[in-house]
Amino acid sequence: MMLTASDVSWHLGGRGEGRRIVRGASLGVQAGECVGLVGPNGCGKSTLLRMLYRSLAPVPGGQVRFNGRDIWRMSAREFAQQTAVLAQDASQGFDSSVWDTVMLGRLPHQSAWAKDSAKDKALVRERLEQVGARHLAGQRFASLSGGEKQRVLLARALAQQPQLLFLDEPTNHLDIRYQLELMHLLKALACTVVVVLHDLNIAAQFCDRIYLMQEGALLACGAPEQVLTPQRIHQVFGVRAEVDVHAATGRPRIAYWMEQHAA
Ligand SMILES: Nc1ncnc2c1ncn2[C@@H]1O[C@H](COP(=O)(O)OP(=O)(O)OP(=O)(O)O)[C@@H](O)[C@H]1O
Repeated sequence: MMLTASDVSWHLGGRGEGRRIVRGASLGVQAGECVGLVGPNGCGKSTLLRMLYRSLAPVPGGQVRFNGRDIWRMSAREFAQQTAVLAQDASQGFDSSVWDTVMLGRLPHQSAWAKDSAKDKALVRERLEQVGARHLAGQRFASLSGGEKQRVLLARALAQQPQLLFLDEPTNHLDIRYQLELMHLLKALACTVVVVLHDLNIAAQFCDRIYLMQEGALLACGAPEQVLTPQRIHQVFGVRAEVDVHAATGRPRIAYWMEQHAA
């Protein structure tokens, strides 16, 4: 396993009676997999993901290991040389050009005061190209649309050359074409992916395995067709669902509706 989480929790208010946001979650991610994390609003997906990418320490306990090592025994730099993050609403606070924003992805690999190398520049160009944002290189990041920002931040994460990429709702702000392009790009990368997704059809089409979360706990794990059943979707999201196999993709296709709107 490349990444494992063992019994990780995050209780608001610490060790006492605080609210239990994530409750004893255990999971594993193998090299090369695209693993999805799905569940209703507020169930704890982002909090769990933050514990996986070393932004939040488990409280009161639990352990996350990357390639066998406790992530909190690695330095932030060492962790960032091997993993990258596209966080939810990460687009605040950059007042630089698109080029410089993407170049930030090279930081963990550069020594202090070193100038950007030819390799750094080539990588930034290539990553901007990959996400369809090469033409934006000279613009201020702050002036971009939500979807353009999302693509540039993905280019920054890819410029880090991560073995493992964490993404929190990466298809937010993207039109349907870019949603699909981004997911195809993620699949084409020689990179392991852990991704929080709201769109169950995107998760079903692109993820090798899915973890389904409810009220802070991981309820189910498996291939999309095993996890995203009408019964589970009803149990967790409170909506009716029908699942069939999409003729073009061969992957599960889900239609949902509210009960009172049924014929
Ligand atoms: N630092 C914090 N302080 C207070 N409450 C928090 C904190 N972090 C998370 N929470 C609460 O924990 C719950 C889970 O939040 P989290 O963002 O992990 O959920 P999520 O499943 O990612 O939600 P969404 O799908 O809406 O993005 C929410 O009710 C949130 O308000």
